[in-house]
Amino acid sequence: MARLSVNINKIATLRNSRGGNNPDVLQAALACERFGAQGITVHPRPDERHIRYKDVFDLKAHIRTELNIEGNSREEKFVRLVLDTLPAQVTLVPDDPGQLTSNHGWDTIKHRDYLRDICALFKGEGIRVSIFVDPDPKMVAAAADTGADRVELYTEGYARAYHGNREQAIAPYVEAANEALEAGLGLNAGHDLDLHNLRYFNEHIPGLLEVSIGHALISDALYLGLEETVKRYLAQLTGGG
Ligand SMILES: CC(=O)[C@@H](O)[C@H](O)COP(=O)(O)O
Ligand SMILES: NCC(=O)COP(=O)(O)O
Repeated sequence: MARLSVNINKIATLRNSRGGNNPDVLQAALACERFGAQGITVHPRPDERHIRYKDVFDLKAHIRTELNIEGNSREEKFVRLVLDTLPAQVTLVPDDPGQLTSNHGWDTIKHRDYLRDICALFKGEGIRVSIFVDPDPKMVAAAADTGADRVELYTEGYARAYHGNREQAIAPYVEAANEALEAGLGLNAGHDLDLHNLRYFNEHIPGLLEVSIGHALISDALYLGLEETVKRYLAQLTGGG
């Protein structure tokens, strides 16, 4: 069964808008865990516009489920943060510093040597490494050659196309997932997954281990409350609800 890792970036966005500690990022993470989430994801960005580096230390010290830190390992500060906090998983995302949000996966062919080195560094510290990739079998196959444990499929394309033609939207992801399974890579997915498109994705992607969901989930919680929201997302993954 695919596990739900709640991305709490948007809790930090709200907190930072007023300069105090409301809402409290750590308390929100602990609440997600109480409501059944199996992991917490953060994606600290160099300008700390949402998750701050200090948040990551607090989270690592107190949460009981897996911490997944996403970000650009070309930033020295990010590498230091990961090595200092030792999360269960690091997800390598090739973002530029000023990017609004993630919008592409790694070119694992072009950057194979770099990715090999950085995977070895993190894996040497016992951290599971996942590489964020577009749903392209060639990128998945080359990711297997870097020593990574998993790939995370970038799902914005699926989410955008879902309402028009979901069979067509899911097709490249099924192909990429099969390639990952063949190559012996674990499979994660994320970006713009929501209560409409998650169940279908989960039901059609072979071997899906984890989804990380933030923007839609935290937005839904404004209407439904965090407990009900986490439960509804979990139900999409278990066939319930
Ligand atoms: C890698 C990925 O798809 C997510 O981490 C997403 O980029 C969230 O980051 P923001 O919350 O900064 O948009
Ligand atoms: N890795 C994807 C993630 O953590 C959350 O992305 P989104 O749900 O905020 O688009």
